[in-house]
Amino acid sequence: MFSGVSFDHQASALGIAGSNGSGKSTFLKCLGELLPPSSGNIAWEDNGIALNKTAFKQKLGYAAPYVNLYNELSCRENLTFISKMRHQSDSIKTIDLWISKVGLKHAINQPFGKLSTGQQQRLRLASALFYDPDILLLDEPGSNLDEDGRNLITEIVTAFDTPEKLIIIASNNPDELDLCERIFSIEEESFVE
Ligand SMILES: Nc1ncnc2c1ncn2[C@@H]1O[C@H](COP(=O)(O)OP(=O)(O)OP(=O)(O)O)[C@@H](O)[C@H]1O
Repeated sequence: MFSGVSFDHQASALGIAGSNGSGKSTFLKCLGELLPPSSGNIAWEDNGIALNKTAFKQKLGYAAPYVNLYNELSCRENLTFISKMRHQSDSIKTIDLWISKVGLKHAINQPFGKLSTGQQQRLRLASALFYDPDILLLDEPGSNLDEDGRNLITEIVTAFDTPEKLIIIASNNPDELDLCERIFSIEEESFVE
């Protein structure tokens, strides 16, 4: 696994590359504060001001195949539940818009557990994006997606890649890494030129 990784990154899309088992997901989990690093620390700043955990979580969107939604709840109910947990009042209109954006309008009232794996991945993307986060962490965003779904990833990354926002993608898919301005190799523990 990785050790001694140290770098600064500011706005623009960052890719985390590495072969299977190299530690991309583990690294992303550490960045997203889902997992504490066994040593060292990760500091998030906004305009030079340190972000505490609560402020960071408010700004964070995280989508990954291992982030589970509730099987029994419908697409709309899952997003409404997240909105409530975040103490936000995202309108049903915004929630429905994102469900449509990821191509699940027809499945809006279907339980998450009854969706196909690709449809579940689409809902995970919507669940990370509908509340307009400033920081987006995506782990293998194209997993199980068809061509239309992969185009959706390109659209999402392009729209998110602005000076005010930050997107980090862990992937071993060259097409996904090509969307990033900088690529950090977890195996080489350095940026790939
Ligand atoms: N919960 C865990 N407990 C113990 N070891 C783990 C755990 N999760 C992952 N690992 C180990 O950490 C290493 C890195 O796993 P990780 O999932 O971060 O790799 P990855 O680069 O994302 O792989 P992939 O491309 O296959 O998704 C692997 O050797 C894996 O076995």
